[in-house]
Amino acid sequence: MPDPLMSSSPTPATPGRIHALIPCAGSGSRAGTAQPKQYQVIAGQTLVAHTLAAFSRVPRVQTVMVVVAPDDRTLQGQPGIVRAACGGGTRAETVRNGLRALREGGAGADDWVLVHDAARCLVTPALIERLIDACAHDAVGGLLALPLADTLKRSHEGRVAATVPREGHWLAQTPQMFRLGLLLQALEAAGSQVTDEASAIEQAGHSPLLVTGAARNFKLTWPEDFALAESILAMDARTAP
Ligand SMILES: Nc1ccn([C@@H]2O[C@H](COP(=O)(O)OP(=O)(O)OP(=O)(O)O)[C@@H](O)[C@H]2O)c(=O)n1
Ligand SMILES: C[C@](O)(CO)[C@H](O)COP(=O)(O)O
Repeated sequence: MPDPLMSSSPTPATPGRIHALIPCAGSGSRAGTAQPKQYQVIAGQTLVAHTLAAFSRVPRVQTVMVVVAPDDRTLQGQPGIVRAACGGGTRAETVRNGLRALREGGAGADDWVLVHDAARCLVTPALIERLIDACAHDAVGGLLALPLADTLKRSHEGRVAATVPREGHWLAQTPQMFRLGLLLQALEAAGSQVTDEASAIEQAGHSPLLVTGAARNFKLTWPEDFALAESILAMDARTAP
C-alpha cells in the first residue's frame, strides 16, 4: 500500500546520504500576497520553484522533498521532487512531519538532512555546497548564518533601552544540516514553537556549527522583498556564463 504521506519514495538510504527538506506550508501572512508567498511568481517562476531548482543542481543531494499543506494541490508530478502533503500549523510541525515522511520513505537515522525555507528562494548551489562541505564531517551539523553588520539595539515600548554588543551575534539562515535521527528526536522534544532546527538541536544539548551564509540568501517576508529578489535574479541572468 503506498504511503499516504508521499506521492513517491525517496531513494533508498545508506548511512551518510544527504536529503533536502523544504517546508512549504506557510501562509505568508506578513507578505500581504493573495496566495501563500511561496507561490508568488518572480523572474518567471514561483519562489518555491527557484528554491527546488537550486537543490536539484547539487549532485550530492539525493532526495529533494517539499512539504506542502494537506489541502494544497500544487507541485504534483514534479520530476525529481518528492512531495509530502503533511505540512503542520507551525514551521516546526511541518519539518517534523516531513522528517517522519522521509524516515517512512526509507531514509536512515544517520542520513543528513538539509532543511531549507521554500521562501529563501535566492539560495545558490554554491551556498548549499559550502554548508555540506563544512558539516559533512562534523559531529553535530550546522547552519548558514550571517554575523551582524549593524549596531544592535534592544527596545522598550518603541524606544531604545540598550545598545547590545554585536560581537558573537549571528542571524540564522537556512539550509540547516543535521542527522535525520538526531533532528527528529530534538524536534519531537522541543515542541512546535521552535523557529529553526538549530534551536531544537541546542535544546538537546548540542552546539551547531555556524557557517557563513550570504546576504542574498534572505527569507522573503515583507511585500518589498519580492522586487528586491526579482532584481537579484535579473542580475544573475545578466551575469550568467
Ligand atoms: N506552518 C508552516 C509555517 C511556515 N512554513 C514554511 O517555513 C518557511 C519560513 O517561514 P516564514 O517565512 O515565517 O513563512 P510563513 O509562516 O509562511 O510567513 P508568515 O509568518 O509571514 O505568515 C516558509 O517557506 C514557509 O512556507 C511551513 O512550511 N509551515
Ligand atoms: C528558519 C529561519 O529561516 C531562520 O532564520 C526562520 O526562523 C524562519 O522564519 P519564522 O518567521 O521564524 O518562521
